[in-house]
Amino acid sequence: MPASSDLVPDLLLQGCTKRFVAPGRELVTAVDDLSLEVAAGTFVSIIGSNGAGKSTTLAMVAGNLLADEGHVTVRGRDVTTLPSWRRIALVSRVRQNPQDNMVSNLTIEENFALALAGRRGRFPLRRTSPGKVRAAAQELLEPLGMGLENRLGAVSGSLSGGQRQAIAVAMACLGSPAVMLLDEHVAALDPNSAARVNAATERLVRERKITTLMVTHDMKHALDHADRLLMMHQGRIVVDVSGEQLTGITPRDLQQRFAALSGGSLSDASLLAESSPA
Ligand SMILES: Nc1ncnc2c1ncn2[C@@H]1O[C@H](COP(=O)(O)OP(=O)(O)OP(=O)(O)O)[C@@H](O)[C@H]1O
Repeated sequence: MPASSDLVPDLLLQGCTKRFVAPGRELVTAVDDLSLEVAAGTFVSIIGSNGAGKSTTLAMVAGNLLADEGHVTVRGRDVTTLPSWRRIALVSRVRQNPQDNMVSNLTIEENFALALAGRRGRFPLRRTSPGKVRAAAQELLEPLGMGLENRLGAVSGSLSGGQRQAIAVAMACLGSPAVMLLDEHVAALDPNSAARVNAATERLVRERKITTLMVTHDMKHALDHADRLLMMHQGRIVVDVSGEQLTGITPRDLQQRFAALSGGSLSDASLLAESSPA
């Protein structure tokens, strides 16, 4: 008999659809009847062309966008009906632009204090003791291996993009949320920094067994870190491979599938899952 924690997937999307009407444009179905079950602790990479619906999917999981149809549940709780201070304890999100993840003119320590305050429930302005802030920051920054735990007084805006994104991931791990959403979080970094931040990210989320959805346009990053890889196209998941099926798939394979997809049919893409080595 499975343990009770096995009965409820960490993340469950059921028939989620999101449509937009942009001014002067027709109705766009950004996410189209999407269903997905993710087991606890899985690292999922999501790739797909521009406009495939990746960010919209993450925004629905974060509870920032309400699905027109369908439900999103995290550890059995419907995130769309939770107040934001409860949601933040379940789902964390790191965005592409460092400025969106922290306050540039505050120090690292002050940013951690703010992030901790946001997780304190209904009374976010209640003071967290400086000792607790420093301990939490040091515990999360040390594993990054960037020496940032010794620079808590540095103004965030004076740090490199890579350092800021690594700090953003560390802050997003505060309180060990169930789900971490990484929305192209290394896209603005040079290749070396991107690889370092990705490695640090994977270390942090795996140590804490946080279920992770990472959106990326970099096929190599997608394959390097994933337990499971999803490809989205026109609001749907068209490729879903995991475990041993991922072995042997190269970035080139994905790029070829991608190209076929843009000019071809959805059934083309599904061949990837079928033809990938077992
Ligand atoms: N607020 C909005 N208003 C109108 N249309 C929107 C809005 N947000 C997203 N869309 C549209 O929904 C579709 C999916 O967008 P989304 O940002 O989810 O795609 P994406 O896969 O994340 O793309 P990218 O890789 O370019 O970030 C696109 O056609 C986009 O123009």
